[in-house]
Amino acid sequence: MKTHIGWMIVGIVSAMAAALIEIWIGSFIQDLTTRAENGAGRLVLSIVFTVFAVILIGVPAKYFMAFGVERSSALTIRDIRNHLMNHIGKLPVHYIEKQHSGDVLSRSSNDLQVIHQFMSRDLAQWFYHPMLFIGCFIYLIWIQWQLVLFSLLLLPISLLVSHWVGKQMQRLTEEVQEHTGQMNAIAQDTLGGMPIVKSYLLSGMLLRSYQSLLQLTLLKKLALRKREAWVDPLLFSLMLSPIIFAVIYGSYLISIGKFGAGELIAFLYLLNLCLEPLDHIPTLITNTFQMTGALKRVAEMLKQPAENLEGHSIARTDDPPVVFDNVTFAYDNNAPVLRNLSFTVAAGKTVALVGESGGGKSTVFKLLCGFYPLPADQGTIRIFDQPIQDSNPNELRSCFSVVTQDAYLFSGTIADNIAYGREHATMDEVIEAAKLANAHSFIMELPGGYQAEVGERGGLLSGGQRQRITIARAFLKDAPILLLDEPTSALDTASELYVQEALKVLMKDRTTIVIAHRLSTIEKADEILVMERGGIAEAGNHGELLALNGLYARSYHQEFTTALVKSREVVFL
Ligand SMILES: Nc1ncnc2c1ncn2[C@@H]1O[C@H](COP(=O)(O)OP(=O)(O)OP(=O)(O)O)[C@@H](O)[C@H]1O
Repeated sequence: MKTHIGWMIVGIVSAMAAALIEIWIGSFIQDLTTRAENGAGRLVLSIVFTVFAVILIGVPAKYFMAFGVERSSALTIRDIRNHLMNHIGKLPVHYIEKQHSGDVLSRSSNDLQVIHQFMSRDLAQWFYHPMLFIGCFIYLIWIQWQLVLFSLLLLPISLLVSHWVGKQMQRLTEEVQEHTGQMNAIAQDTLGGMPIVKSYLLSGMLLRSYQSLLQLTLLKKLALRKREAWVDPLLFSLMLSPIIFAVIYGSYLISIGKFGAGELIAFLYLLNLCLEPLDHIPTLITNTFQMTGALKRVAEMLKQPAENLEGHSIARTDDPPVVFDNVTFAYDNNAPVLRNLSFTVAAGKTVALVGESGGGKSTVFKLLCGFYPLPADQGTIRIFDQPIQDSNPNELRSCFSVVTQDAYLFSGTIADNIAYGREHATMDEVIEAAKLANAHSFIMELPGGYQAEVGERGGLLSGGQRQRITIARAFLKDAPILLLDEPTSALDTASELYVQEALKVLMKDRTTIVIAHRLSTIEKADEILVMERGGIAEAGNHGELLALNGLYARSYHQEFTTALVKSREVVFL
């Protein structure tokens, strides 16, 4: 906020000036009515002019109070949003993986919204209302302190009732919000999981849950409105009591000659002003608590240390592209996932990682990409014979092209999605990459061609089409090492053929590590590493491993008896 403090100061000073002017008008009213009472005509006229002049100053004060504060807070929130998004982009993968994406999104949207509302709506009020209250109160005491005491007789009761009712309303409002959140979650699940909802015939069940929540919300809302309907007039009467009491006691004081009618009018004006903050300050306190909660959540995220982008660069030498040397790795303080893992991938060769689910294959990729730091005493990973510990993560990642099972596409056009492979790629390069990835012909058949939108996460394209676009992206990146996480496992046989063809071209003469489940992928590898309990149980090509008659051969023969392997589908699940 420091950068935009100027406008905030203008807003706050204007807020205080606006409060002072409103109090000051009270003194004019008193002066004016008293003089009018005493028949001082000319002076009355001059005071009328002064009142108008003061009002004319009050209008710009209120304008700058609203505009100055809004300008400062809008600029500040823009900066925080920028800073937050920038920071989220720099957070390490190991932190992001532990967060719920909904929670991160809520911090960057809802929480910032709460902070913005506080800054633009409530911050200046914190200077305006207390100033108004204290100023009016002192002035009222100065005019007639007994009248102040008498008129405020019922005020504590009004405040207690309003506090009690406010609590009840807050509870009901929270319940309504909770049910609304649950209804939204059902609607989101129904839309997001529509194919599952339809195939498992879940729509009736989901609709019933939705309807019962809807009914509950309706009842709670009606209860809320019912309470409001009788509480509002009651509170209004209670809050009016000081004015009524002031009129009663003030008239009595006038009748005994201890008070003037002009003074009473000014007193009533100031009393009304004095009561106004009492109505607003509880809401201000609630909003401030809400804001501090939101601020804490945003600050928590901003305080997360960003990834250290410093470190040595990685030169592309003739040394083996990937070496794991005695690597042991555990997530958090859990049992190690990788145990003394050692292997070497020679340049231009394809190595397949196979093994049981949860055996640590994806962990090998995460370590290679530097998503999780490998402690110095837990072995070494070398890329082109340079240790990745202490390397610049961006330099490290520029050595790899990654193609995953889920073929992640970003919202935007097909051209955009391919071009993410390399900064400043030209359209010709994008088309060339698409041709190599066997994608050009299907892209040209789409309405819009390369400018066709892919939809949320590529939802407007088939699985095979999405995968060929991610392969085109990898072609464009042209990194020396390819990391494939069984890119065809989610595809049918027809789509698989296109993707396999594209991958064949991509893998040609390129160092590749592939996490493999399909026999067709495994057979083609130069070397197969069979992972067991975080280490390598067997290594060799398909023929060698069968001849070894060990774990791989057993698994192969076991699966071979099933229909799945007969159709050359899956060997290691
Ligand atoms: N971010 C994480 N935090 C904590 N534990 C994790 C994390 N990621 C994976 N694990 C654990 O590490 C182990 C190895 O997981 P990994 O994903 O590497 O296995 P995998 O061999 O790739 O499995 P699959 O073939 O099923 O994909 C599993 O027990 C998993 O629960």
